[in-house]
Amino acid sequence: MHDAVTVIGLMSGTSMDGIDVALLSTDGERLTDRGRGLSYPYPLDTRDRVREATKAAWRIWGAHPKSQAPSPEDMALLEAVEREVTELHADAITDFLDAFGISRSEINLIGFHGQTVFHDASRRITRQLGDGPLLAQLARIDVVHDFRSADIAAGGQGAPLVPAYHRAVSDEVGFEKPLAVVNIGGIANVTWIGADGKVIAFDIGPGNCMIDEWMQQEAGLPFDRNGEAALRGTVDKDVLKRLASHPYYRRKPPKSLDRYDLPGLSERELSLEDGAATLVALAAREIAASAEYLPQRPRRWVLAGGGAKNPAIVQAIVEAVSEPVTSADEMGWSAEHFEAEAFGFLAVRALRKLPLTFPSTTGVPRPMTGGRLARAPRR
Ligand SMILES: Nc1ncnc2c1ncn2[C@@H]1O[C@H](COP(=O)(O)OP(=O)(O)OP(=O)(O)O)[C@@H](O)[C@H]1O
Ligand SMILES: CC(=O)N[C@H]1[C@@H]2OC[C@@H](O2)[C@@H](O)[C@@H]1O[C@H](C)C(=O)O
Repeated sequence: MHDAVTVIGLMSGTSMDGIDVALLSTDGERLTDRGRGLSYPYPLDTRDRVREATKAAWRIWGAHPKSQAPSPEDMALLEAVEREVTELHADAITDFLDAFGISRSEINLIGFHGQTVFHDASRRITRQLGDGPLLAQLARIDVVHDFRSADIAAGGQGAPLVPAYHRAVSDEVGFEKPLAVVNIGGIANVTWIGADGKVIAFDIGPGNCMIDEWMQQEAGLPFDRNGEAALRGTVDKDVLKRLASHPYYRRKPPKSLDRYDLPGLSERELSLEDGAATLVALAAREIAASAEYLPQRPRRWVLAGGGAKNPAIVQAIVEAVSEPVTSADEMGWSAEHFEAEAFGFLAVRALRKLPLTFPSTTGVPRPMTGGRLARAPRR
């Protein structure tokens, strides 16, 4: 067994709402110290710029076949936002260390996911904004970054990456397997862990992203806090049927999504409440339907990610599946910082050249390691 490494994991997810920071110790297989995590919301103007960056990324990589060379303005915007996001990650680390009274020299490594601005596995393009070498320099700690490129270059989906972590954490609890862990972030993904340790994973469909978009567009709110609007609304069955008819949902895994791949509601199509209820129903229905692609129904569903804090989503999932549903928090897993922890864990695995992805998670032809190491200037 290798020595445990003390690592900080950093995640800024597809909700584009900020940075999650988590600390753990691990040898890349077992987890010895976890649970400390904090969130750092992006300032509102950063959120706007990140959104602009996703639009620029679509102009650069989204058009197919390419009609023209990328505009220098779009390239400059991506560069500027990458720097801004990286600096905010460095600030978050400093604050995190202060908050827990940890000295920088105690941290051996950082796992830096970065901010996804574009993802299209079929064309082998995935782009996360996050300058690993700059973060290593600012934080004065070695950084593993660029977790998805190796997988996608080898023909994998480049996502989801968290299943290796879900399996490691699930080994800590005595729940009977098969177990399904659903991460309800901007996009929802599922990891199924079989009794023999086999892991199957894929992106299911929308988690919170369509609901967030709807709340923003109809009410100027960042999200539907505690599912209040959705719980007051009524599901529009015809609209739900239309949204659920997108071919992605019936495509067999492995499969992965960009945040903007699936259409949501048009402006003022429904009342605020009915729209929120209908999008919650869509997310829950597809999460429940993910069992169709699993070799055996799970005995339990564990919900993580921000969507696990939305009672409307949780209630709709409970109604849609016949097995018990537990939140990651109830298991002491911290739903909020789960993904940040995962990227700390994956960074240590990358350093040890252990596989991050597998044929049954991303469809990569063989288990693959990944990530790139950026060394800090020597102290
Ligand atoms: N109290 C709450 N009530 C309702 N929704 C909530 C609540 N707290 C968080 N959320 C939802 O969770 C979202 C953030 O989730 P999370 O941080 O897991 O996403 P992410 O990490 O950006 O996503 P991804 O896993 O796709 O990368 C918010 O945008 C919001 O929609
Ligand atoms: C390209 C990209 O950033 N994908 C994210 C996104 O957000 C959720 C879902 O889609 C997931 O597959 C992935 O992130 C998680 C952390 C993952 O790779 O496991």
